[in-house]
Amino acid sequence: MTTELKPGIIVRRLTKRIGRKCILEDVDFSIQPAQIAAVIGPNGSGKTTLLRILATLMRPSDGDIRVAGYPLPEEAVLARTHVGVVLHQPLLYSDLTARENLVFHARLHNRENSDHQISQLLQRVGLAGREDDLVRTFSRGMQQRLAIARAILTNPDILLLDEPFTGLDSEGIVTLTVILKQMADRGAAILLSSHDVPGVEMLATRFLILNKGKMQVSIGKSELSENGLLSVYQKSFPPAGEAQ
Ligand SMILES: Nc1ncnc2c1ncn2[C@@H]1O[C@H](COP(=O)(O)OP(=O)(O)OP(=O)(O)O)[C@@H](O)[C@H]1O
Repeated sequence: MTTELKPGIIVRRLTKRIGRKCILEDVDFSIQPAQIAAVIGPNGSGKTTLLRILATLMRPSDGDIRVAGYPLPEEAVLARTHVGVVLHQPLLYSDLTARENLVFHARLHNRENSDHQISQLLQRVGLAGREDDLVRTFSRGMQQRLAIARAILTNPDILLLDEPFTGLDSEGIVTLTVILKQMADRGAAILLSSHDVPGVEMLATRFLILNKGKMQVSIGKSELSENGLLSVYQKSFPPAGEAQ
């Protein structure tokens, strides 16, 4: 009997230097297929840099990194075809409609999605009725919803999301939560960053705490004490004036 093993994300000794500054240092973790992991940490701890490297938008300085089985940076082009990304900036084409943005993205990935599929996807992210409106007429939250639709359009094996709940209303938060759980159920390996510690505790099953570019904690949901993730986080970052 053969068991299909999908690779997910494997990161060993990832280091990123920009100039003389070390942004990430010897970061180690892995995310299995069908797992949702959250990276948390204070402003400037390196979350965005980590996600950008995994999304092949930035080169690592050192380390052994595999995304969907492809080593980075060597096989970045192939890795990219397996990855869906939501970044801080939605990076949409503002003079195209929502539908045209998705059609364009699908073509970049050599996909042809039917009008019906695109309508269904836009409906799924709560943009029914706005399919043929120009993106420049969209609110921040609507643009975020469209960026989420674009990220899942090709049904990627890997999803990388930088603070994806920012700008969403409470219905949008529920919608995204459902989408992420469905994607994980279908086998996607998901990594998202957030500042909402209680929020990610409900969603994810592995938590990575970054502190000044170092992986301070990597803990599974089942390993958390009854005090939960917030107490682990607070121990990592005691308020100023309190002893570590
Ligand atoms: N292009 C760059 N040149 C120099 N330093 C950079 C560059 N990009 C990021 N940094 C530095 O790297 C560190 C990590 O930044 P990063 O954006 O990854 O943090 P973050 O955890 O995502 O922060 P936030 O929670 O504020 O979004 C910061 O000190 C930042 O100043």
